[in-house]
Amino acid sequence: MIHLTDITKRFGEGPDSISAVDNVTLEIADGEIFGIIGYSGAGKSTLIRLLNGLEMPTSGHVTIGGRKISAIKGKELREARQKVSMIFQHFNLLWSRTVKENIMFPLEIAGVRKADRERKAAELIDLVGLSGRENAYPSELSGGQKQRVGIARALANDPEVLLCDEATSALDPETTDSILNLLTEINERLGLTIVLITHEMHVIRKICHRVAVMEAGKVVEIGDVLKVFQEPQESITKRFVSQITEPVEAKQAIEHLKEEIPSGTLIKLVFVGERTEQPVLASLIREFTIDVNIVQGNITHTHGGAYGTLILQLVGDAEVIGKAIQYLNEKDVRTEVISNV
Ligand SMILES: Nc1ncnc2c1ncn2[C@@H]1O[C@H](COP(=O)(O)OP(=O)(O)OP(=O)(O)O)[C@@H](O)[C@H]1O
Repeated sequence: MIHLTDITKRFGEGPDSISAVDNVTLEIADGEIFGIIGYSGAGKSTLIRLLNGLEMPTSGHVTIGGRKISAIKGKELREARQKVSMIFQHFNLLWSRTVKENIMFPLEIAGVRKADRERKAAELIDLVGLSGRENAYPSELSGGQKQRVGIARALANDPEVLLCDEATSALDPETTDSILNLLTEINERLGLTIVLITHEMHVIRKICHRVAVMEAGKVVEIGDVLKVFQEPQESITKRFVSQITEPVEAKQAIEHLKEEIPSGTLIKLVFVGERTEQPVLASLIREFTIDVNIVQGNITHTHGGAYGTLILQLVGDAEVIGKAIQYLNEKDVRTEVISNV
């Protein structure tokens, strides 16, 4: 439904110009939750603004639902934009209007009759879980509630695509999860395509079907979320994945172990699907005369399934350790040697 073909967006002229988006081609399917992750300056905001026609590409084209967003203007562009809504990190609500009035605002602009505006707003208030708060002002709401108003307002014109620009970055972890659950529910109930940009892998893990990793204006990696978590290819992707699979405490534990027991081999095991439940570790200890220290264990649930990681320190004869690693590989557990002393 969304096609980006050879999109480049340059700001400025001559040698000082910046390619904020550099030759990006990608497709996003109908009903998909598609995440774009990257560090600050990677080009995510520019890319998302190209999807709703707020920016026009320097070259290439953007097609949404058969309409070439990058080639239309005026009334046609305004109509196309109504099918692509957006929510923002800082909510962008009208502070002098109540919850209900904020939600009705885009309908007012679209010239919808008052009775229909009221009916639609009531439906949306119910959908986003704000019943009882319709007459509150934004200043009387929590961050999560404000974003619920933002979502309801974005849905007022029955869009086909919802763009989320760091929509949970200003929220605490618990509220983030409740908003991500709401977005998943909306995607499933309304079949809405959702494109989100974020710098947090947690957001990608929790709700996205596929992810694109951006660096310096380019998409450097793209794939199903579970696959990208299991086998990240690029070093930037590995860094993002480790935000979740190797928390800071694990890195500290590894450093501590290296100092305390400077011999041995540190390995990371990756288990997928049913293998997360097999007693591989027990049989490893039974079969081989080595000491096994557990440094960190973690099971990550993604939209496409679960996978587990386990970091172990193996201490003993180098040859036996080699055989133990081979044994794990034969059991279909992916192993990666982190350090070998
Ligand atoms: N209107 C503009 N004029 C000039 N340069 C711009 C403009 N918008 C973005 N840029 C530049 O394009 C590059 C990509 O910016 P962009 O905001 O798209 O990245 P981002 O990944 O969204 O980062 P952030 O999360 O910090 O917004 C940056 O170098 C930025 O300075």
